[in-house]
Amino acid sequence: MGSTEPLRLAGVGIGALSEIDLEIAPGEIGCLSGASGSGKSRLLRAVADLEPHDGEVWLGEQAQSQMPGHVWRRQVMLLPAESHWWEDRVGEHFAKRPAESELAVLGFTPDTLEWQVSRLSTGEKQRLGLLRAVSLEPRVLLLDEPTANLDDATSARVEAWLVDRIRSRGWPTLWVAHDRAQIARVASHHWRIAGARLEELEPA
Ligand SMILES: Nc1ncnc2c1ncn2[C@@H]1O[C@H](COP(=O)(O)OP(=O)(O)OP(=O)(O)O)[C@@H](O)[C@H]1O
Repeated sequence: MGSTEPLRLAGVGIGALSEIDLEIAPGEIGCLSGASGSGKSRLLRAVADLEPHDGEVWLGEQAQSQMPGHVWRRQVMLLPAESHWWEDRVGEHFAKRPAESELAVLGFTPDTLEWQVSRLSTGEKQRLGLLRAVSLEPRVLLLDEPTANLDDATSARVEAWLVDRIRSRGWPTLWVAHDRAQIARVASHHWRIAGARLEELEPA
């Protein structure tokens, strides 16, 4: 299912941040940067309705405050920096078996679905967490440093796969990133946290 609606934050405030206004069009990526502890992850959690906040978040004409949190989060999918796993085997976390081609792009084989979660490395968890989030076909993606634990070659492959998926599905995406080169490659907008507000920078 594609998405044709923008994500819009209107007067959002959480922690030290206040009056955050931004809009991300369908298929566009807005990168969010800022110092450690400046509130990037908390802002994503507010957009996902995981923390109480001021202001409103809109997906098209739908207001976050008018919808139960779990219904909102099915559409507005947060991939936290550390993904959560609750079953023993990797494959048990996928409602629909991922295609072999998808697994291959991310460096896995179908055999991976039989692996125990306890053996996964940090980077493997991150790549499989991404695949799981994307497989759920949300309408918005919120990504917290999605390539942070990956080597350069894997990071480039995962980034290209993600960007392609985001554009083809039309998901408005808010992507926390530190790497300026990555921001230049993927972002339509770049916002940096400066004190209590966001400042918009040139993405490239
Ligand atoms: N539930 C909470 N209640 C109060 N303060 C919190 C809560 N969660 C996080 N904080 C604080 O809010 C600030 C912002 O945290 P956040 O995790 O959003 O930072 P960040 O910008 O994502 O940092 P990093 O780049 O290090 O991940 C931090 O000082 C953190 O300790």
